Amino acid sequence: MIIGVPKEIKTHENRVALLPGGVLKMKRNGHDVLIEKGAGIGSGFSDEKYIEAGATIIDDVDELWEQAEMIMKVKEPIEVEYDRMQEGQIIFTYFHFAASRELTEAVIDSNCIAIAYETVEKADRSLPLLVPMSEVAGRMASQEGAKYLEKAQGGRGVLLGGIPGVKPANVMVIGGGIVGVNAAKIAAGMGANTTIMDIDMPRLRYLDDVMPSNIDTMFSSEANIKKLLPDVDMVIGAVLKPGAKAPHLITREMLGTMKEGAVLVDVAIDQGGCFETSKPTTHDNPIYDVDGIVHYCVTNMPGAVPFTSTLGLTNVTLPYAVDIANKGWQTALAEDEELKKGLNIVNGDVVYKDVAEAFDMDYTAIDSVL
Ligand SMILES: NC(=O)C1=CN([C@@H]2O[C@H](COP(=O)(O)OP(=O)(O)OC[C@H]3O[C@@H](n4cnc5c(N)ncnc54)[C@H](O)[C@@H]3O)[C@@H](O)[C@H]2O)C=CC1
Ligand SMILES: CC(=O)C(=O)O
Ligand SMILES: [Mg+2]
Repeated sequence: MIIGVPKEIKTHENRVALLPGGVLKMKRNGHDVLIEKGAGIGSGFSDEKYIEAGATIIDDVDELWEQAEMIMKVKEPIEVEYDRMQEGQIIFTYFHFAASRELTEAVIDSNCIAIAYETVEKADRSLPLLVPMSEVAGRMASQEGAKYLEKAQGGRGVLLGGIPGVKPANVMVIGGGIVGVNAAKIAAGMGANTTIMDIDMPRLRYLDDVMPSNIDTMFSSEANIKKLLPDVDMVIGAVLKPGAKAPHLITREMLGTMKEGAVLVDVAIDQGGCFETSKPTTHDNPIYDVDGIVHYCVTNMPGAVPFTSTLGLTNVTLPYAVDIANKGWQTALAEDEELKKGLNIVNGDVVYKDVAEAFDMDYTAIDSVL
């Protein structure tokens, strides 16, 4: 199979979907790899390293998309990439369809085979291709939130950990999955009083057992969120129902009960965001203000730390990509229930229920396309 790896073009997205080591692995399995010139530079991998591993460097991105039978990317295709997607071409990347009707329609129209990292799912319901990036984004969420709490950055001017004689900040983390736990660990590590909220009681019991003593758990309900909001300095949105649009757990009206200059970090923005007032932002211009509340809603947070994120991502994506390349997508998916859950759209049919539901589109059962 011919595998193509374009350079990421979303704002400040410096990750790359395949390492030189991944190229070597693909070559050993009999595949050819095309890398767009400079695709790995932002993560510390030169074109020469890819050439040494056996890749062909392609200068013209359109040529790369035309030749490749499987495109490996990091972020969802953005508008200039829509016309590059080809009928019958496998595209293996994060898509986050429920956040964008425009992207969903473009992928449907292209008749490509869209396998989404974020919905590959193990039998225990964990999301192996999302986990490492959620670890990064969770840890970054508290770091970024702490920064934007500084007065000069637009925040209230509160130090997360307080000091002797002065109370620490209060942090609310909604969603106790991978992002939530990592965000809470860093916030609590910096000394903040941290509350993790979730609707999954067994999860809350587990977190209550293993988390440090300055982290409390609380059941996530509208009433409980409203109760805590007037006292919090920072809220991290970290909920997920795989593939689906995120629910709005904090409304615009509720912002009025919060302290001026408090910070909302909506990590779930890639699935549409879990606060009513969230809209996607970029690393260039990460925050905006609504009713005196600072909003941070960057859709590709891990892109800011590519030296960590690219390694974390490619560690987990490569085995699945090799499997797809070796067997072809239909056999690879038919033989692997985990990977099968990654298929979202194929030949114009939406085969992931929550994506179809997000846009009131027709849903096609996945087994009818395998
Ligand atoms: N902005 C960015 O750069 C990045 C965003 N993300 C996104 O962060 C979000 C969270 O991802 P993960 O932590 O990996 O998911 P996860 O599946 O590990 O955790 C989600 C948690 O949300 C909980 N939940 C669902 N509905 C809830 C509600 N109403 N109230 C409270 N909790 C609720 C679930 O029970 C689960 O524990 C996803 O949308 C993911 O795509 C992940 C990485 C990077
Ligand atoms: C998961 C995701 O959206 C990211 O890594 O950018
Ligand atoms: Mg994202």
